[in-house]
Amino acid sequence: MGIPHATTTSDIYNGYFIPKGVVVIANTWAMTHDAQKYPNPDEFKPERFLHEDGSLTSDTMPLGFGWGRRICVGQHLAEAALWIAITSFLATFSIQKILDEHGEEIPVVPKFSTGLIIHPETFPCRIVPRFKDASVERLTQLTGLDPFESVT
Ligand code: HEM
Repeated sequence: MGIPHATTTSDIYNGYFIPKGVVVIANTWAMTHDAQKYPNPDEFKPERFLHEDGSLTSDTMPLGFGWGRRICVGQHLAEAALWIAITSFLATFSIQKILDEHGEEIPVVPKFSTGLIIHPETFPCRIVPRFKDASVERLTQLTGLDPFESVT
């Protein structure tokens, strides 16, 4: 859900009267689970946000950062930092299912926490290096980026 805000004046929105001084919470969950816009919304399908050529669609509105005057001022830093962290990790490691005693993969049953901010529950997995000498040095060599170099 969004961060709670209070109204400073009364307003009418979509025919609903919203009095002054009440708490308003944006229902981010409902927006991101709108099945008309996102068929099978619980399915992990990052390609929903990609054109066929792999470029991003314009529908990547960052709902998690709020809206309007109080929108998160750190969103670009946060997105860039997450991009660097996640792509570096995935370039180096592959996240795989754990194996049973016969070497068969055990399926992951996705579960989520509840509350104002929800996140996936922890689940067992294997983090496997993608190549033998997976290291910061090797990653630097592969990407041409030095993770310890300051970004200007
Ligand atoms: C993934 C990481 C982040 C998420 C999901 C996030 C999310 C949010 C949300 C939901 C709000 C409230 C918006 C509202 O009131 O409607 C907020 C506000 C804020 N965020 Fe972030 N944030 C993140 C990272 C950051 C970072 C890295 C910084 C600073 C470098 C930052 C600085 C702030 C500040 C200063 C506000 C208050 C803005 C204001 O009230 O005017 N955030 N953030």
